[in-house]
Amino acid sequence: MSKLRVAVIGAGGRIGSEAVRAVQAADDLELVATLGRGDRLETLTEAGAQVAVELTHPDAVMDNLEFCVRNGIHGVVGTTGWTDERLAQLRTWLDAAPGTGTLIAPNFSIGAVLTMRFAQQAARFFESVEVIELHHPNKADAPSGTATRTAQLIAAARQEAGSAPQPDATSTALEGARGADVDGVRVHSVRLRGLLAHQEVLLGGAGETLTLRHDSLHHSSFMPGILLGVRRVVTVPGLTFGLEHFLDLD
Ligand SMILES: NC(=O)C1=CN([C@@H]2O[C@H](COP(=O)(O)OP(=O)(O)OC[C@H]3O[C@@H](n4cnc5c(N)ncnc54)[C@H](OP(=O)(O)O)[C@@H]3O)[C@@H](O)[C@H]2O)C=CC1
Ligand SMILES: O=C(O)C1=N[C@H](C(=O)O)C[C@H](O)C1
Repeated sequence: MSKLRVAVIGAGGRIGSEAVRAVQAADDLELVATLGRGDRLETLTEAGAQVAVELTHPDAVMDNLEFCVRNGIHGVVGTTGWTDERLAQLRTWLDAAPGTGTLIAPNFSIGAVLTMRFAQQAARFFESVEVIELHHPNKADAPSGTATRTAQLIAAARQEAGSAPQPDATSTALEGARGADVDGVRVHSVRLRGLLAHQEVLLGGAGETLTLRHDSLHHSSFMPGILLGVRRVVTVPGLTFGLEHFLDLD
């Protein structure tokens, strides 16, 4: 059987360099191109890439994906910074490229995907819920894509359950003291040397709390999810948001 031809964009970065090694080590995949900042995107078509793994920067991802989708190259995207507007734009490109698939995964690690799922399940049983994400200080953005997605899922679960607004009597505070408000869920971002990627979801009810914590201790934690995405995205046209759609979680 012929190997799937894979390119990595952002190949010199923290996660990109790990993805290069993971693709090279996979028997069913062939690494046909590695791109860094300033490299020509035409390299992807010249190399015959079928799937591009996109791990760059929120400022770069849209141009890279436009090129990929217009050229029928499937995308596996870990880069953050997704807004409704960006997703709508990507969908219009995909609508014009039937058969082409793009997976955007706010987090490729199984533990983080499960944390999101557990938080979603628990949210309606508690009065209060807040998210703390903790990352290395070279991270491009805040809050993390994972924390934003987690908060959105929590908010949707609470809305579906008819939960009351969260109790919070705070009337005056230094700006920022209560974190960011993502759909009514507070998200706090810590940037600390020594950390990689971590998240806590704190849930509180009368007389009890529940804390869900996930730690990515090495970029290897993201590799099984990236490889799964590469193998599956070629069979799923259109936009898939979240690795959970490629996992049998139920
Ligand atoms: N979904 C997930 O599971 C994960 C997602 N991420 C996300 O992935 C992204 C990258 O993270 P990280 O590896 O830590 O960041 P890095 O800064 O270490 O790596 C990004 C790489 O992309 C390169 N780059 C920037 N612009 C372009 C471009 N236009 N074309 C090609 N390459 C480009 C950079 O080059 P240069 O050094 O010259 O700027 C750099 O080598 C972030 O958005 C991060 O949040 C990270 C980990 C897990
Ligand atoms: O920049 C990182 O490192 C990470 N980015 C992703 C995010 O913003 O959620 C995934 C993970 O947290 C690592």
